[in-house]
Parts: sequence; C-alpha cells; structure tokens
Amino acid sequence: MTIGIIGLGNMGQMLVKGLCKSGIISPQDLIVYNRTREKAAPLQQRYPFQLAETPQIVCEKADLLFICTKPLDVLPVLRELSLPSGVHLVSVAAGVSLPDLESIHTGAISKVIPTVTSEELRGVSLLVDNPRVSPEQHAALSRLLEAIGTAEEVSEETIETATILTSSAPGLIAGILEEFAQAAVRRSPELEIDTARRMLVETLAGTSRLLENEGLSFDQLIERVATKGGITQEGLTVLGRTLPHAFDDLFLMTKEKHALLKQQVLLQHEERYGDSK
Ligand SMILES: NC(=O)C1=CN([C@@H]2O[C@H](COP(=O)(O)OP(=O)(O)OC[C@H]3O[C@@H](n4cnc5c(N)ncnc54)[C@H](O)[C@@H]3O)[C@@H](O)[C@H]2O)C=CC1
Ligand SMILES: O=C(O)[C@@H]1CCC=N1
Repeated sequence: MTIGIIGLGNMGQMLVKGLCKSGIISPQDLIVYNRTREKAAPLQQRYPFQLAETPQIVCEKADLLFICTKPLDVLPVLRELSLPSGVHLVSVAAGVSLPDLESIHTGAISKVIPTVTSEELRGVSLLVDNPRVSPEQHAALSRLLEAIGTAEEVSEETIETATILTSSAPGLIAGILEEFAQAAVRRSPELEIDTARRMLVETLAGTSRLLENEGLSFDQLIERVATKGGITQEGLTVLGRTLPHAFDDLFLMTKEKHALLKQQVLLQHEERYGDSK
C-alpha cells in the first residue's frame, strides 16, 4: 500500500516519523509533497521516502492520502487536484468536517485527529469514516493508527471535545507544567526554573507509569499520595476550587474556536459556489 502525505508540517512529519519508526511501513511506501521541497530534505535523509514534484503525483500514486495542511488550506489544496475516486482521503484538520470533504471527493473519506505524541508511538488518534469507506479501507487505516498509538472511533459530534483530551492535551499539559514550575520558582526563588521543569517531567513520566502499570484510577492514585491530614490534600482543595471553572472555560473557548473554523470553511464553500452548499 502506498501512503501519500501532503504538507510536511508538525502532523505530516509526525506521520512520517511515527509510521516509519513503528515498522508498519517502510519509508519507500510513503510519497510526500511539501510546498518547500528543501524543507523535506533532512527528514528524507533519515527516512528515504519518495518526494513528489507535485501534489497531483501524490494523489495519483497513493492508495491512502493524508492531507496535513492547516484547516483553511484543506479545501483550496484539494480543489486544485484531480483525486482518483479509488483513493482513500484522510483529513487531519480540526474544523473540517466529512460533509465539507464530500463536496470534493467522491470516494472514501476519513477524518483523523492525530496527536504529536504518536511520534513516540503513544497517544490516541481519533477516527471517523464516511459511509464510502470499505471495511478493508477502514482496517488498513486503523492498522496504521494502531501502530503509532491507539485509535478511537468517535462520532463527529464528540470529536471536538475528544480532540482537546487527546490532541490539544500534550500542549495543554505542557502549559500546565510551565505554570506549575513558574509558581514553584515564585515561591522559592533559589530553585532554578530548569530544575523545577526537570522535576516535573520526571514526575509526569513516573505518574503515567504508575497509573498504567498498576491500573490505578485517578482517585486511587490520589489516595496513595494525599496522606490524611497532610500537605497534598491542601493542594487538592485549591485545585477543586479553581480548576472546574478553568476547564469549563477551556472547553467553552475551544468549542467557539472550532465553530469559527467551521464557519470559515463554510464560507469557502459559499465563495466557491455562491450559496450555502
Ligand atoms: N499540530 C497538532 O498537534 C495537530 C494538528 N492537527 C491538524 O493538522 C493540520 C496541520 O497542523 P500542523 O501540522 O500543526 O500545521 P503546520 O503549519 O505545522 O503544517 C502545515 C503544513 O502545510 C503546508 N502547506 C500549506 N499549504 C500547502 C499547499 N498548498 N500544498 C502543500 N502543503 C501546504 C505548510 O507548508 C506546512 O508544512 C491542521 O489542520 C491541524 O488542525 C490535528 C491534530 C493535532
Ligand atoms: O491546535 C490546533 O488547532 C490543532 C488541532 C488539535 C491540536 N492541534
């Protein structure tokens, strides 16, 4: 099977690295197009994939085609292509829906929301298919996603919330850890910020191992740490007071951003067809 990738940004590169590292494919099974050809060179040296001169060549050679551009570039890029009906199109763009893509491609289409952590072969890819995806195409895509982490089938209704938990989360967790480290240094200025960051990274790795290897729930882990009448309980009380509002806000704002993106994609349709699809 030949896998095409258009756009070698964060997600395109993650797919190249993850899929090749996992051993599920060999680099020669990949055909990639990047607007700036030279930018692909360092990655191509490590993983000798095929580098196409044009995106049209990619879609003609690929059985499975990942479009990895930013959401508002997806439809304009695809419209310039003549997509063979047999190609299985996979969009990774947040805010671009299956119906948007169905207006362009008559064949099988999936929407996948991957995660940057799949470069390390861990993390969740969210997957939703349109009805034209055959069981064989679904199985082939799922196998690839399972090779770089786990694949969760979701509906288009839940994909936006799940995106925050799986795909935005590595960035959000990094943001939380940075605030954690900065607050520690504000409290104890003699502590180096990089030391605080290192302590948190190691603690995060240990925490995730403990949760996973011992099959602990979050509550069980809290019980192990928070000695009755001890220090951690005080911290948990503060979190219980402040975090629900912060996370409610976070889901509200990201939902609004999703809605805005979808509106902008819809406008691209209207500008093109002079009506609302
Ligand atoms: N970064 C992340 O963790 C995740 C991103 N996504 C989705 O992945 C998509 C890409 O995101 P990133 O990789 O972070 O963005 P990015 O900005 O790193 O990559 C976008 C790439 O598209 C290329 N591109 C733009 N126009 C093009 C064209 N006409 N032809 C060929 N290539 C073109 C750019 O050169 C760039 O390399 C977005 O739609 C985003 O919603 C989904 C899940 C996670
Ligand atoms: O922030 C974004 O828009 C992309 C989609 C999910 C993760 N990164």
